[in-house]
Amino acid sequence: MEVEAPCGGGSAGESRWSLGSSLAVRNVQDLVSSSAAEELTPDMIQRYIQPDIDAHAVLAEHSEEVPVIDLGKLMNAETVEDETAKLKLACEEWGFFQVLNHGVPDEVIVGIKQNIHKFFELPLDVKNGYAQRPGDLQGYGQAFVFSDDQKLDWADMFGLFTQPTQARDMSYWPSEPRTFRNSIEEYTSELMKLSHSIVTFIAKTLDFDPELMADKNVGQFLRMNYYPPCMSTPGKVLGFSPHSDASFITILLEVNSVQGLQIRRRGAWIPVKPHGDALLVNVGDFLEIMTNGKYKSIEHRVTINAHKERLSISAFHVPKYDGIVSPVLGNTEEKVLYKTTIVEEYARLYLSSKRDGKRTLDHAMLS
Ligand SMILES: O=C(O)CCC(=O)C(=O)O
Ligand SMILES: [Fe+2]
Repeated sequence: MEVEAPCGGGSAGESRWSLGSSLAVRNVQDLVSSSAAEELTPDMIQRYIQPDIDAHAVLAEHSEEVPVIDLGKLMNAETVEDETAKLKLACEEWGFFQVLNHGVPDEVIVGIKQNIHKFFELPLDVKNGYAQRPGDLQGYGQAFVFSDDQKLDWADMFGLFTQPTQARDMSYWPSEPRTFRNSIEEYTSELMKLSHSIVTFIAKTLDFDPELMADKNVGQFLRMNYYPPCMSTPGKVLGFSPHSDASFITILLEVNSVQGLQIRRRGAWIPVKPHGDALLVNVGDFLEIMTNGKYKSIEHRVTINAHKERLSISAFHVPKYDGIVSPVLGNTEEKVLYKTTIVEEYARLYLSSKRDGKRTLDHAMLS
């Protein structure tokens, strides 16, 4: 069965985030579960084969070097100075770090993990029932997408706006499994608090006004990602093609312990081996623009396992849809490298130009 991706917006003059299109895209989980491995002929998965997958080295030995930031130490007067220096270095040198002692209660994390597992186990037509609700994304309304419109990725995705609170309408959220809405509500509230702390500490490393990324100026988009195994050609497909995120920061929770995330560093790919209790944070495009390039939005991708599925959930801390983001300069001598960016325009470009070979961020740079 072919699945219609919802939210076909994006026609001229329409003012909404267009996260999908009306292109027919196959649900990959269904493709895998409904075919015996030998039936998945090269023809059937041809569109997912990524010829450039091995173009850059994968340096697993550097996994151990991925920075780890202890939020507890940032909150302790005795350790805050050293830990802030580590945070600054992580943002400057890596654009990516793991956060320990993040303060999100275990039961909230366990709850969202269980719900996501169960959600993806629901029959396809039930999930499609939620996916195909009309999504008006204007001003961070609701959005539901299962699959990307330019789909090369071996993944099914389901996303929704969860902040600001006044814009969200929980009646659109999946009500199966029974505890899902409540769990999303708890998890996203906790993550909003956590994002707030992290961006406040990041702002301190730069002498920025933390108000720039304060709750009233941001939204939150949540995306649940399901990457089925690929028995026949795991090394030739990607769960998520290389990209950077259109966020200030993104917080990622690995729902099960199947590895797959790789980050780009000095031209190579470094697989991330997450610390069991950590959440993963990366710098997104809007923080790169705001810091005038001092903190880089890191490119990342997701590889696929031959036998095991991977599940993850990304929480994007994003600027308000009707806002702008400008570089904040350290001093008057500093050369401005990025344009003042209209969030809505950037979002459109981001969502439409994935495969034009140019990073969306390049459009935001002054030449
Ligand atoms: O699943 C992952 O590890 C990464 C997901 C991701 O990069 C994203 O949602 O933007
Ligand atoms: Fe990402």
